[in-house]
Amino acid sequence: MWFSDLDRDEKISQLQHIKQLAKTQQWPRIERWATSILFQVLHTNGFHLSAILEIQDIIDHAPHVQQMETMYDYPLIGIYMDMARALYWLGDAAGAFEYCQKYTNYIAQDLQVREEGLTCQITTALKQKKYAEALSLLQELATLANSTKRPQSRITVLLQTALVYREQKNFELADQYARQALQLLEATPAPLPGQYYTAYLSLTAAQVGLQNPQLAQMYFAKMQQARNETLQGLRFDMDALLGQARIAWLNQDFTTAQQHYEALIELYQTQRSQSFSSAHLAQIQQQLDTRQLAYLQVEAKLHQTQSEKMTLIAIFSTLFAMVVSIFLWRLVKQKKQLDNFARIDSLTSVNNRWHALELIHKRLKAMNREDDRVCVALLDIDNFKQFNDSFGHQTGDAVLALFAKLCKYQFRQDDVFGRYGGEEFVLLLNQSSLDLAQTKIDELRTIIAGQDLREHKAEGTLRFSCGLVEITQKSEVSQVLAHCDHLLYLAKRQGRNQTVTGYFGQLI
Ligand SMILES: Nc1nc2c(ncn2[C@@H]2O[C@H](COP(=O)(O)OP(=O)(O)OP(=O)(O)O)[C@@H](O)[C@H]2O)c(=O)[nH]1
Repeated sequence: MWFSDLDRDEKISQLQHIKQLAKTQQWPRIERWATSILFQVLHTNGFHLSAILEIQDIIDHAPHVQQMETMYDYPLIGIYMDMARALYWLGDAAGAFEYCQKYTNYIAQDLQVREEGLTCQITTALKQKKYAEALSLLQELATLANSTKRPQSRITVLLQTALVYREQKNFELADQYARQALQLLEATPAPLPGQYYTAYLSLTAAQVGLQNPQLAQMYFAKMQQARNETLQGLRFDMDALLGQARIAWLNQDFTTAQQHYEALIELYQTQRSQSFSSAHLAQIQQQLDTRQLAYLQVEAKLHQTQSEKMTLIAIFSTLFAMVVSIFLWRLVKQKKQLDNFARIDSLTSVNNRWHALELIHKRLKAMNREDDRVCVALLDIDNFKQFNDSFGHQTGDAVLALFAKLCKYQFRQDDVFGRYGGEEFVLLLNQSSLDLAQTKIDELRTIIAGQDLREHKAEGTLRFSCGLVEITQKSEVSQVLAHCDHLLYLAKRQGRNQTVTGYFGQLI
């Protein structure tokens, strides 16, 4: 079973299991890694309080970092932003603001971090209706954007300005600023994730405020188109339902509006009840501090009254005002770095075994067209032990890293290459026949054999053996690899430095 195939609850329980195991074995990095992914799954699915409890477990021994770029862990600064996001969604904007502030000031010299922190502070100040504070923070953000001169920063400023005006119900100005953001976005080759979505969300909300259903509908459609695979989860579903409800209301289609509101209330209640119940009750009782207890009391009260429905509708108007800014941090930074941590082999900087196999598994599962074909190979460095024995383990490491680097450059973006273990590597060549794959591997063989190893404090010629198969139908990765392994064994037995090929599905 593959992690990506698991359903939500199974994912959560597997991750909790890994976390627990890592804790008992005293593997702190793995424990933090599992916690970080666990946070993400819990938070995306609306289990905010559970998410907080998970990170509280590790907050005391979370490492400090001085530079975001060197972050390969789940450090305190990442935890600050995650706490802010979860508290915000629990409705504790004041608590969220505190964590945004800690984030802003954590690495003073990193302007991008400051920018993200300020964005977070503005959003949480607005939620508390502290408009003067939000405006002064906006000023600070604008000054920062002028100094960095990054168009993405300028876009963030425009989007935050639109948000400030929208919250103050000045829809004309909100519309103007969101339009400017959109213009700049269209001229920017690499906008931040979520910026298009936020711009269209702002424009939709502004047009709803200006009572203009046609334009609102048009922007709403674009906002939905801008939702890519990273903008998924309850909060975005709620944005969509609220947008539809508001537009239907403007069109005086009250029945549809009511249906959307009801669906929204259901979703909202699910997420509120999930945020404090679920499988965590026992844990919650042990770990609650007074602040969390206060949440529970508020939640319980909310659930009691029927008149709650009206309250909820009122709450939604602020929910809709939410921007993705808080979300950006993980997307831009932590997602990249933590994913790397989980996916990249630290010695060779190529995909690790699990990630490579997961990618290959997905590709093999997706084989469906008649002419679809891929090749999978196992590559094993020949007589690698000699490098270690003659020049030491460190030199062996350097040779391994060199081998991986040369392979990585040789293959295309949509191919998959990863370290299978030790001095063995796994490869998938996308849309490739056996002949083409053979040619590529021969070219690689020439390049690798031509390397001067003296630069790496070693001597000799780097060679490898390879077992290569072509696949034309949906297949199980384990069976494909067993076939490759057998061919690799033949290549070694026949004298090494060669590729032995086969067609998957034919008798070995
Ligand atoms: N330096 C270093 N060596 C490693 C690493 N992983 C595995 N090895 C070494 O790779 C060597 C593999 O040896 P063998 O399995 O005998 O294979 P080989 O010497 O490559 O011989 P053939 O595969 O038969 O051509 C062992 O000495 C391992 O210690 C690593 O991460 N770093």
